[in-house]
Amino acid sequence: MARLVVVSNRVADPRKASAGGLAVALAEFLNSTGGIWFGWSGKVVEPAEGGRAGEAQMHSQQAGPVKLVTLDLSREDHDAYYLGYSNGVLWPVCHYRLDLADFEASDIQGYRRVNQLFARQLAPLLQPDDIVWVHDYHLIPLGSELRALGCQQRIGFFLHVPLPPPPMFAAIPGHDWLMKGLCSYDLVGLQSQADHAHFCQYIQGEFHAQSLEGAQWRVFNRTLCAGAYPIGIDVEEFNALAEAPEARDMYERMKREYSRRKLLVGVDRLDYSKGLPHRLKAFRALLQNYPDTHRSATLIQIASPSREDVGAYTDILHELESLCGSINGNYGELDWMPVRYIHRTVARARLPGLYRASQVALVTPLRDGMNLVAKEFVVAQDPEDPGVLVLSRFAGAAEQLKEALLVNPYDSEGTAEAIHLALQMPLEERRERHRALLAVCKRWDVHWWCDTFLEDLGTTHAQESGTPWLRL
Ligand SMILES: O=P(O)(O)OC[C@H]1O[C@H](O[C@H]2O[C@H](CO)[C@@H](O)[C@H](O)[C@H]2O)[C@H](O)[C@@H](O)[C@@H]1O
Ligand SMILES: O=c1ccn([C@@H]2O[C@H](COP(=O)(O)OP(=O)(O)O)[C@@H](O)[C@H]2O)c(=O)[nH]1
Repeated sequence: MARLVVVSNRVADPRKASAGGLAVALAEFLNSTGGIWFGWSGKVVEPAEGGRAGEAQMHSQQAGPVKLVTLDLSREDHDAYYLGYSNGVLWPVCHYRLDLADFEASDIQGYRRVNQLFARQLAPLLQPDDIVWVHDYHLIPLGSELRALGCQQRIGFFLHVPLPPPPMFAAIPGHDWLMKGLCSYDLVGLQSQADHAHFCQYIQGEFHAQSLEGAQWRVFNRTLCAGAYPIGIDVEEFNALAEAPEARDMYERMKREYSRRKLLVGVDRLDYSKGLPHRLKAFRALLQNYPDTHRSATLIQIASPSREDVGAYTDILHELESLCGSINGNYGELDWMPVRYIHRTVARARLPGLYRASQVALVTPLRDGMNLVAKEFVVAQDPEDPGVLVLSRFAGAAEQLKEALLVNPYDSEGTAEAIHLALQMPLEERRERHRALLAVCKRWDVHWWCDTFLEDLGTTHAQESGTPWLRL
C-alpha cells in the first residue's frame, strides 16, 4: 500500500483526542497506513545571526506510526506567508471580500519563499510510490514547486475555503500563477459544486483547458482531475465526545441554567467571514419584531480568538462588542440578558453538551468553505426532541443540509423571521428535518471524504470514478 504524506499549514499530534474533526480523520487514516504529516511547527523564530528568511529548523517526531515533520518559520517568512499573503490576500478574496484584501506586493514573495522552503525540505523525504495530499490556500504553489524539484508522485490538493467566481479571483495579482499552480496537481478537491464550477470556468476561460471524459481536464500538457468533495465530521468520534463526562456536565448545567428560556447558540472563530455582526443585528430584529421572545430567548455566542495580528480581525472585535453591549443595554432586564458573548475558545469536548441543550443554532456566515459547526450541531441533537439549524445559504454546508432553515445573512429581517420560525417549530417538523440532516452527516462523513479523495487520487484512470459529487 502506498504511503500517505499529508501536508498542511497546521499539524496536530494524532495521539491527542481533541485535535478536531479534520485532524482526527487524517490521524486515523495515517495511523492505519503509516505516513508523514508535514507542516509548520506553529513556532516563529528570529533567524540565527547571519541567517535569513527562507531558512528553517526542521523537527521530526514519531507519533505512533505517523512521523510528524514540522518547520519553524522566521518572523519575516511568517508575516509575509501566513499573515500577509495567506490571511491578508487569499482569505478575504476567497471569501468574496475584495474590500478587505491588502495586496502588499512583497508578501507574495514571502508566500512563494515558504512554499519553496516546504518543497525543498519535503522532497528528500518522499519515496517514489508515496501519495501526497496538500491542504488549503497556504500551500497552493507547493505542487508546482515539488514538480520543479523532479517529484513525480501523485499529488492531490484540497481547498478548504470557497473558490470565488473567476472575475473575482482575477483581482489577485498573480491569480494566473496560483491557478497554474493548481493545475500541477493530479487531483484538485473543492468543498462544493459551486466552487468546483468556478474552478472549471477559470481554467477553461483563462487557460483554454480542454474538458475530457469524467472529471478530467487537459491543460498545460498534462491531465488533471477536479471534483467537489464536501468535508464531513467524524460522527462516531463526536458521539463518543457527547457521551463523555465533560459534555454531559455541560449539558446538565445548561439545561438547569436555562430551564425557563430557549437557548440559541453560535460557535465561531472571530472571523469577518462568519457574519457575526449581521447575526447580532438579526437577533436584535428578532427582539424588536417578536416581543414574545423577550425574557424567553437567550443567545450564547462563542467567538474564538483568531488571527489577531491581521487588521481586519480587530475591527470586527470592536463592532461585535459594541453590538452585544447595545442589545443587552436596550433589551436586557434585571433577570434576563439576551446575549451572552464569550470571547474565548471553548474546549471541543464541551461543545456537544452546549449544542444539545440549545433549541436553535445560528450558523450564518457571509461565506464559508463548509462550516463543520453546522454538522456538529445536527449530530449532537436528541433525535426525539431536536433543535433547529438556521443556516446561511452562503456556507458550503448549505448545498448538503437542505432541511435546515436556509437564510440570507445580509437580510436581518428575513433571518429574524427564520429564527422565530425555528423557535416555534412543532416537534414533528423538527424531527423530520433532523432525520434528513443527520442522514446526510452520517453518509458523507469525514471518512467518506478522506477515502473518496484518496481513492480518486490513487486511481490512474480518473474517468472510472467520475465527478465524485455526481456519484452520491
Ligand atoms: O489555522 P488558522 O489560521 O487558525 O484557521 C483555522 C482553520 O480555518 C479554516 O477552516 C476551513 O476548513 C474547514 C474544514 O474544511 C471548513 O469547514 C471551514 O469552512 C474553512 O473555513 C482554514 O481553511 C484552515 O486551513 C485553518 O486551519
Ligand atoms: O471555541 C471553539 C470554536 C470552534 N471550535 C471548533 O472549531 C471547528 C471550526 O470549524 P468550522 O469548519 O466550523 O470553521 P473554521 O473555523 O474552520 O473556519 C469546529 O470543529 C468547532 O467545534 C472549538 O472547538 N472551540
